[in-house]
Amino acid sequence: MEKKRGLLIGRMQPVHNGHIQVIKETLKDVDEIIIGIGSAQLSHTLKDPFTAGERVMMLTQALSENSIKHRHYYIIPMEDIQLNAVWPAHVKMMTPPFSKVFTGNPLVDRLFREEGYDVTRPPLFNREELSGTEVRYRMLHDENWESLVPQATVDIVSEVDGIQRLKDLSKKEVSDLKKRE
Ligand SMILES: Nc1ncnc2c1ncn2[C@@H]1O[C@H](COP(=O)(O)OP(=O)(O)OP(=O)(O)O)[C@@H](O)[C@H]1O
Ligand SMILES: NC(=O)c1ccc[n+]([C@@H]2O[C@H](COP(=O)(O)O)[C@@H](O)[C@H]2O)c1
Repeated sequence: MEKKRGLLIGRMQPVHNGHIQVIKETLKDVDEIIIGIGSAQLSHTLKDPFTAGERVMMLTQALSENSIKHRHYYIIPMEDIQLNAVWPAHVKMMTPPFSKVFTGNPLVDRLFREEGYDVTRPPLFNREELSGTEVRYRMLHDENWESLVPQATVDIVSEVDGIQRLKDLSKKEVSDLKKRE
């Protein structure tokens, strides 16, 4: 029987518990989920601190921690392109065939819907706390971020000295702003 595949794409800066929950939910609907690591070319900024490789590690280990089997997912880093209108074709070229798209991002929703895909907006879990923005804020301000992410993210952030990276980036961005004053 033909497999039903879905796409979920996100920057995952970093991987948090909301991502794991939504992956588990989508796997109730499809046989295989293609997880696109978005803006793969970006790293070392306050909004996008981690490299695509680091995000792949976080996700692979987090899925294993959650006993999600390899046969149920693909993890594919995706670089951004300048042309929104052809972006779905670019994504299609880089992934196994899929029929459904899961996204909370209105632009992603719009672009795939215009190409005729079945697009679903999965529910957001505990969005007050489970967002990359909140996790990065807490990392910078020495607040409890560890409870919002899988153990894999904690381990990899420690391995790559991620908290210090964010703090150094924050000093750099403040000093860049001061230069403009
Ligand atoms: N709390 C959540 N519950 C369910 N799904 C989520 C949650 N957070 C993110 N997602 C899903 O993951 C996709 C991509 O997430 P993304 O990496 O942009 O996370 P984010 O937390 O919104 O990041 P940021 O705050 O850095 O913009 C979203 O489109 C959404 O479908
Ligand atoms: N033209 C493009 O390259 C294009 C268009 C829409 C979304 N995207 C990417 O899709 C991802 C969507 O994820 P977020 O919901 O985390 O923003 C982002 O990495 C975003 O840059 C890229």
